[in-house]
Order: sequence, then structure tokens, then C-alpha cells
Amino acid sequence: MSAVIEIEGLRKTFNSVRHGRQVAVDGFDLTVGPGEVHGFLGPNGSGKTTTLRALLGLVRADGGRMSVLGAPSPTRLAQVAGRVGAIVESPQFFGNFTGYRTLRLLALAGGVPVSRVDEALEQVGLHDRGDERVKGYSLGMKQRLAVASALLKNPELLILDEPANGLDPAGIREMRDLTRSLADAGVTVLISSHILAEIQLICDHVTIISRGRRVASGRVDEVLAGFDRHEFLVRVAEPERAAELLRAGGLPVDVYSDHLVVGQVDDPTRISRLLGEQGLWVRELTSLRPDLESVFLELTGDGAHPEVPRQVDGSGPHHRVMEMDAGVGEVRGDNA
Ligand SMILES: Nc1ncnc2c1ncn2[C@@H]1O[C@H](COP(=O)(O)OP(=O)(O)OP(=O)(O)O)[C@@H](O)[C@H]1O
Repeated sequence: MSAVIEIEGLRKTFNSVRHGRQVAVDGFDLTVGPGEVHGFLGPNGSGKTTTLRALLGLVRADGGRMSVLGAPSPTRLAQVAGRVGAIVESPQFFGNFTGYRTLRLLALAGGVPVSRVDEALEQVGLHDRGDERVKGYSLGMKQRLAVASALLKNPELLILDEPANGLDPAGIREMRDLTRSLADAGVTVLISSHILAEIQLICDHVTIISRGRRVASGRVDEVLAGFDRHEFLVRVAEPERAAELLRAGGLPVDVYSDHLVVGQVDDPTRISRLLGEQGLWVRELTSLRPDLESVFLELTGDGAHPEVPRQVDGSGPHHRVMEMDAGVGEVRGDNA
């Protein structure tokens, strides 16, 4: 099945008197397949919002090709706009309007049946609060109202830019449950965020951007597997002696003040056997599986080389060649 979103080689540079030339997006690629809940991760200023704005025709790209639901963007975006819901720039609501009245107005303006308003409020869990004024809503409720506004047209694709921004843990959880229920209903979701744990909980696919370039993409479990060094944390009496025994057994060992980290462990019983045979009893043996945070920091942190982003999806065992549709849109233009 063809991709829901395809971006190839997107470039965008801003020129401003104050900050000079800012390369926001530098040959960025992104593919989102149907039904995916796709996390779009990157540190502050890495180009996420610029990418989404360019994709939705809110800023003109300098180069690259993009398509949404098979329609070249931005040239043919209007053809599919009714099937796409997006919250990229925080919507401002009238505080004196109720949630219901806000959505009713948007439905009327967008040519959507007003009957959708109740359904959208229900979908985001605001049905009981729809007759309250928006100014009394919490930030989380306002975010959910924003999602409801994007859901009015029953979109096949929902694009959310930093939906958890500024929310407290309860609000984040509500957004997570909402995103999951939308995904269960078959909506393809693209969520940009720098909250890694959140993305790991919600998303099945992820693309990581650093300095305007893609540095990793694929299924979350595959991306993580690419960084798994099969390391185990070991706590044991006589760590120095234990390290010697493990090294003699062919395992690389790093010694820390109160534990060892042993690499290349395919079977952890090898550790307990090597040590137990010499009368050293293991107190703790914990797998150090990478999480999205450690992968993210490795790819985008200070240690990552600024000039040569590591293209994980193009260099590891999960190399995937991006196939482009003939219908992908080409954009060329000056700075917006
Ligand atoms: N309108 C603009 N004018 C000038 N520079 C801009 C403009 N918009 C973005 N930039 C610059 O482009 C770069 C990428 O910004 P962008 O907002 O896309 O990043 P981001 O990943 O969304 O960051 P954040 O997570 O902080 O929202 C930054 O250096 C930013 O300062």
C-alpha cells in the first residue's frame, strides 16, 4: 500500500536580519505508512515544526518532494485537505465560547455536518464538559478541544505537533489514551515530540531528526534493536576478580564502582556459570536494553558528529531503500 506521507530531500533555509541564515531542514526524508502511529522525534530546533509546516503548505520549501495521501504537496494538497486533520500551530479559542459552540462554529465554517460536533467531543472525552466555557478549561482540555476540532472532518490522517507540550502527567496520559483510541479506529497519526518516553509508549514507528536531517527511522523495536549491544549489568562480590574471569571467558567487561557492564551477552546464564564455577555468586543480572532516550541522545546529543549525521536506517542491518511514488510533489521556491 502506498505511503500516507512521503517526504524526500526537504530543504528549508530561513534568512533573517537578526539571526542571519538558518538551515532549518537539510535534505530530510520521512515516510509514514497507512495505520501507523508515527513518532517524529528531535531536539529543540531540529526542524520538526518547519517540516510539518512545509508539508501542510504553511511555509514554502526551498527544495524536496512531498506528498500527502498520494497528492503532491503543496500543489495538490487541497484535493486531500478534507481527509487530513492537523494541529501544527496552537489554535486560539474564544474563552467566552463553550467547547460545543467553538466546534459548532468550526463545523459550519468547514462545511462539516453539525452532528459531528457531539461525536468529536465524545471522541476526545469532553462530552460532559462541552457546555462549559473554554476559559475554564485546563490546558489538557484545551489540547483535547484542539484535537476535536481536527477530528470534525473524520480525518484519515492526523498530524499533531508537540501535543503533550506543557501538559501535566495526567494531561499527557489523556492525550496518550486519545491517540491510542484514534489509532485503534484506523486513523494514521504523525506526532512530533521531544518527550521520548511518550513516543515509546504510543508509537509503533519513529523517525528521528537532528539538525534538519533524518538520523533514524523504522519500527520502534527495530530502531532500538539496532542499538542493542546485548549488555548486562552485573553486581557481584569481588568485581575485579569477576571481571578477569569474564574477560578470560571472552566477554568484554567495563568495571564501575559498584557493578560491571558485560557486553556481547547472547545468553546471560553464561555469566552466572562462569562466575559460579569459581565460587562468585551473582547478586544482580539485568539486561541493559536501549530505550528511545538512550538512542535519541546517542544520535542527537553532543557526542553525535555535527557534520555527518548517522543514517541508521541506511547503514545497519535494517537498511531500507525509500521507494518514491510517481505522484510525489516537487516543490521549488524562494524562502517564505
Ligand atoms: N520563521 C523563522 N524564521 C527564522 N528561523 C526560523 C523560523 N522558524 C524556524 N526557524 C529556525 O529553524 C530551526 C528549526 O526550527 P523548528 O521550529 O522547525 O524546530 P523544532 O524541531 O520544531 O523545535 P522545537 O522542538 O523547539 O519546536 C531553528 O533553528 C529555528 O530557530
